[in-house]
Amino acid sequence: MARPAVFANDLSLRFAGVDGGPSVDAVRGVDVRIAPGETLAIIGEAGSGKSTLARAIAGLTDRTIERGPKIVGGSLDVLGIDVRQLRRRDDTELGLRVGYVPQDAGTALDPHLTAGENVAYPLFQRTPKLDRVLAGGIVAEAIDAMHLTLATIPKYPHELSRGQRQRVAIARALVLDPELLVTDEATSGVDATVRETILDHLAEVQRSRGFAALVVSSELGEVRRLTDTLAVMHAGRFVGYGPIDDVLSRGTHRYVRRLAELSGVAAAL
Ligand SMILES: Nc1ncnc2c1ncn2[C@@H]1O[C@H](COP(=O)(O)OP(=O)(O)OP(=O)(O)O)[C@@H](O)[C@H]1O
Repeated sequence: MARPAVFANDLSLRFAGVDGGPSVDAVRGVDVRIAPGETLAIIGEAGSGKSTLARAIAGLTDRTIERGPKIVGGSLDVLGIDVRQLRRRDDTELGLRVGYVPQDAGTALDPHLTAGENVAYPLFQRTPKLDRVLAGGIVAEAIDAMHLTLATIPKYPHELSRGQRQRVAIARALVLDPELLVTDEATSGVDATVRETILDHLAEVQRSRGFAALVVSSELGEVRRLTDTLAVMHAGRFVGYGPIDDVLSRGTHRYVRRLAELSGVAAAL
């Protein structure tokens, strides 16, 4: 069996307290397994630990970023790399192999760079002397894969709509052909029709390139467009994991039951 793209075993993540305040146990003993080419969606209410888990899986921990979450229990292996052992040097390697679309990614684009320059940024980070014409071709392809017109390329982020900015951010995360894509509410704040288009483009690119993906979402309808494997998070723990309809019909936790009710799935019990 192929080695999983993501393998977490009994993983716990903690934020250190600020100014002597209490620490926060954001993720408590979760198990995750994502095979190459597979997509896992995580759903859960605000503050349940989804973003913290996504960041750690993208290799962003206290060892690699300021105020990152610390692995305080269990193990986390991403693309064969032990995330507990990351040093900045290794993080660069993981950073080049994992595409990460953080929450509000559109607003995280560099405002002083055009959309095209934002997308090209990781290319030049990997290969500083990359031929500019070659880079331009790769950027145009990445922009096109998200169904943005090429007229988007010379525009600055403030000249684009929120949905266009999100798509530029996704194009940037995909430009290095990652083996794993991690997205955190990639379509939040984007209106419903644009959101569906973005998700469909993402699903299409994922199918054609076959990378593994972890998708954080707060909407079941959105999740179903991308995958049929779901983890439900509540207060830092998983309270459901598996095929969406099994999770919803068999789950006993009240948050899972509520999700099932909202989505019209009846309990199998
Ligand atoms: N940098 C940080 N420092 C300290 N605590 C944090 C930090 N980031 C998140 N937390 C805390 O960790 C817990 C989990 O937060 P997290 O952002 O992972 O949840 P979430 O499920 O992604 O929520 P949302 O859907 O609102 O983004 C919360 O209690 C939150 O307050």
